[in-house]
Amino acid sequence: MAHVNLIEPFDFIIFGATGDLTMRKLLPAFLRRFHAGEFTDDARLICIARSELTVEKFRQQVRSALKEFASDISKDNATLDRFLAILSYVPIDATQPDSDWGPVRDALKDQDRTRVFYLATAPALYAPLCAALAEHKLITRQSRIVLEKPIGVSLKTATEINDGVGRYFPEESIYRIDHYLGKEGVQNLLALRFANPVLEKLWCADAIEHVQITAAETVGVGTRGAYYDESGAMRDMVQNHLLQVLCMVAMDAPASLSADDLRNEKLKVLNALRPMTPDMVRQNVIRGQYIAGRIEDKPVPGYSEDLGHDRTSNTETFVAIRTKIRTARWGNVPFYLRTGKRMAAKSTEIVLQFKQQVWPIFTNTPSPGRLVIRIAPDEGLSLVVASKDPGAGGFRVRNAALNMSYENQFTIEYQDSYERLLLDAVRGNPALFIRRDEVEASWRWIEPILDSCRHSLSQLEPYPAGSWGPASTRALLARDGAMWHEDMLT
Ligand SMILES: NC(=O)C1=CN([C@@H]2O[C@H](COP(=O)(O)OP(=O)(O)OC[C@H]3O[C@@H](n4cnc5c(N)ncnc54)[C@H](OP(=O)(O)O)[C@@H]3O)[C@@H](O)[C@H]2O)C=CC1
Ligand SMILES: O=C1O[C@H](COP(=O)(O)O)[C@@H](O)[C@H](O)[C@H]1O
Repeated sequence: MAHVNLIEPFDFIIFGATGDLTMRKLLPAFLRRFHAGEFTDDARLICIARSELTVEKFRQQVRSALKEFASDISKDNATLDRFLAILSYVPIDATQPDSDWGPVRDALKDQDRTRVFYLATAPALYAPLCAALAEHKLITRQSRIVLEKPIGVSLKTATEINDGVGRYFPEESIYRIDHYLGKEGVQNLLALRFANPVLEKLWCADAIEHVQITAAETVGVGTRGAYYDESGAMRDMVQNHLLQVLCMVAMDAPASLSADDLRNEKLKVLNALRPMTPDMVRQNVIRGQYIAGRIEDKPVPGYSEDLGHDRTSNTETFVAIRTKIRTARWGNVPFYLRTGKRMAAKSTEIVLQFKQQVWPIFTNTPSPGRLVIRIAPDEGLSLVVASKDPGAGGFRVRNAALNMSYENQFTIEYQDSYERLLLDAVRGNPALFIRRDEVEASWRWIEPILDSCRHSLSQLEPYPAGSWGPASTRALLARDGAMWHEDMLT
């Protein structure tokens, strides 16, 4: 049984409690940690949304969501019932001044408890919600606020949100969540790099030819079409998740694992990203949109059909970007970022492609080795190295992989990154959350790309569902003499 650190009783207030994120991710994550014994029945989860529901009706909805999204653990009916008893529900329209906040005030009588407000609503509500919390005197010294992504849709809107929330909460109490930072494989980058001097010595332009960061999904936009069509892959995935992973891959060693030391190093990477002029966007950014195709041998509709619109949309469901990081460590090394919906496989991974040997002495030369860091599925590592082909008959060299899978090697403690992050917010550990200046630096780099795309400098290319994106994605790497991981033989 994994060791658990019991958390003191706390109050956790979720705004947006009837929404997709709460039902699919937040409450299943809480149930798992409750089941693991990380907190007890004294904790309170106060759930808020506009829908006029009784607490019984709300708990019924949660029960069926948990049966679906935590199907293993919710079989334990006794634990499930105890967990549901911790939940209360208050119907409030957070934007209406005449809403009755009385039940929330009553539920939050204990001023000394840790209090976490979690905003799982549209980001436009973040600042008004904070103002309402202040007006109703609900913000205590023990209060923190968690903000879901996206923080804005541009630098300007992100700054407005940060200012709006910052009026009521000090920066150290603001937890901007990026669930990719809660993934084991992403955190393991710290251990892999900074606890293995041998790897860290190779982690630079001297040894690395290029770096690929991929977050490919087989799912489409599902029920989130209205949000997604406004957002697109660039805002939904690149501005936050991919750039955070890039920071963890490219940053220098922090002085310590403290939140600010980590964030300072990540910020340096964001500030060192080569800015994109419109010309560079044309040459280094591919945008695609899925059309009908097949996934796991079943036909799936295209993006327009998924949206149910009769108009065409100019929103990208796929992005590939070639960029560089202007630091002594990385010099001229290309970083390729790629994400898309309805792709050939669910695969979140980082590939560090090593350089070719300078003076080949063998009659055959396999492609240079690489390190593959699998974040999902099947978290683990593969180090591809050249090896002598065993047996007689000449000296031939071929690649072979050293594999490590987390599942075989360790007991995995957190199944979903929200499990760790929610409880980090309760414990007051902000290391895996994003600081204001990081969010704004990300927008500063992305915005010129979005502007150029809006002016159609990067055309939207169709790709069949179930593929690896538009055909031109290969050419983006081919011009550096490189290829995407799935095209490599071994
Ligand atoms: N879903 C996901 O997978 C992810 C979502 N996010 C982010 O999380 C946030 C929520 O997303 P998601 O759950 O998908 O969105 P949904 O649209 O499914 O849910 C929004 C929630 O907000 C509530 N709400 C809306 N207006 C008000 C209001 N005026 N006062 C109080 N409650 C209100 C809605 O309930 P009601 O209608 O009953 O009021 C509902 O519970 C967004 O910022 C999104 O970008 C981030 C990563 C992934
Ligand atoms: O934040 C988001 O992430 C998911 C992908 O997350 P993953 O953990 O399954 O890789 C993505 O589907 C969603 O569109 C986006 O908002």
